[in-house]
Amino acid sequence: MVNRPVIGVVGAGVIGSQVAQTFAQAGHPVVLVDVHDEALERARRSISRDLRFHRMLAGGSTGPGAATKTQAAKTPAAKGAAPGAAAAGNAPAGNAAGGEGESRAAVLERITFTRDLAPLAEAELVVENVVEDWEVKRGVYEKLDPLCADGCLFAVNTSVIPITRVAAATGRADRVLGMHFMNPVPLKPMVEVVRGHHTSPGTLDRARELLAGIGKEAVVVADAAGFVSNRVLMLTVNEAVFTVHENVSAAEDVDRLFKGCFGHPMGPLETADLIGLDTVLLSLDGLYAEFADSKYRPCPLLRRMVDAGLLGRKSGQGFYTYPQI
Ligand SMILES: NC(=O)c1ccc[n+]([C@@H]2O[C@H](COP(=O)([O-])OP(=O)(O)OC[C@H]3O[C@@H](n4cnc5c(N)ncnc54)[C@H](O)[C@@H]3O)[C@@H](O)[C@H]2O)c1
Repeated sequence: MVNRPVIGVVGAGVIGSQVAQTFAQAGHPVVLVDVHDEALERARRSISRDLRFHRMLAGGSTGPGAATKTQAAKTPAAKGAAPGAAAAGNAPAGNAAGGEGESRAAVLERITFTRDLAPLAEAELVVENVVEDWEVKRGVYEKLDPLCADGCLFAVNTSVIPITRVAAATGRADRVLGMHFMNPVPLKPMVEVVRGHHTSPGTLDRARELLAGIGKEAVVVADAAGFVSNRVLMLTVNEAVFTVHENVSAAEDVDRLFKGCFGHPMGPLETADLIGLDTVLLSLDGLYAEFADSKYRPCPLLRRMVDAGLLGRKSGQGFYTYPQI
């Protein structure tokens, strides 16, 4: 197998664990860092379960063409009839390495689960996926910058925080870019790549290459809060929550309309549950603060659900109910 560069992944939550899995499946040694042991243990369980699912579907392979993301069964949380089954993904990502028939253990062994940032000194790329809170993210970059090699690229996996702001917290603004991965990462063939004010063409070229190596196409956009995807998606999700809040529709009917009428594989409320309602709320708060535009004001029902701990798939309950692993 080709020697692939070490990838650092900081934040082992919903998306960070999937990013780590995807790079490891493509043959990269991965260092996955979180501040909480429980998050690291949950990430290991979730990656292991997902790889086992791949093997079942692919007749033993965790390699190219085997990628799929386990979809936990769900039931409506409160009102109405069960929605149709969600098909979250698009085409499977074709991983460039990882090996047909490679064992689940071999992929898992490539990932170092740790609370220690020090091994990131070996990384060529660090993908940062900590909670969508600017103060928390800033603290992480202040530690990463002196620790990582000069040539190391920092990829910010954020929903709405401007990349230029993150870059300014480092001494390597030309080597900082946005890599907005889509959930579920192993399934999605595309990544929204964000060019910060100082991001160099060489950084973008290398990012494109590394993404191509894990079977992902990069679409490069300029830097603005929410970029393209979340600027549009978060408004849609928020308005969908308002229709439930105002008793215009039950959640499952909102989702059925988007699937049946527009051909979307998932409705906006299923998507919100998949992302995490806390992350959706932080994203809307971020867009509201950034643009000072009332169209981004979060629906009170969304805030109440987050206050109540109803975060979607990750907590077992959101607009729908999910069995916990
Ligand atoms: N959930 C999605 O579908 C999705 C998609 C694309 C991008 N994002 C973005 O990715 C980031 C993470 O989102 P998530 O949904 O995985 O959140 P999450 O809440 O599931 O996970 C965040 C993780 O960061 C860890 N963390 C917090 N502070 C840390 C620190 N100082 N060092 C290391 N780890 C730390 C937490 O322990 C937690 O495990 C956010 O910026 C979010 O906007 C999320």
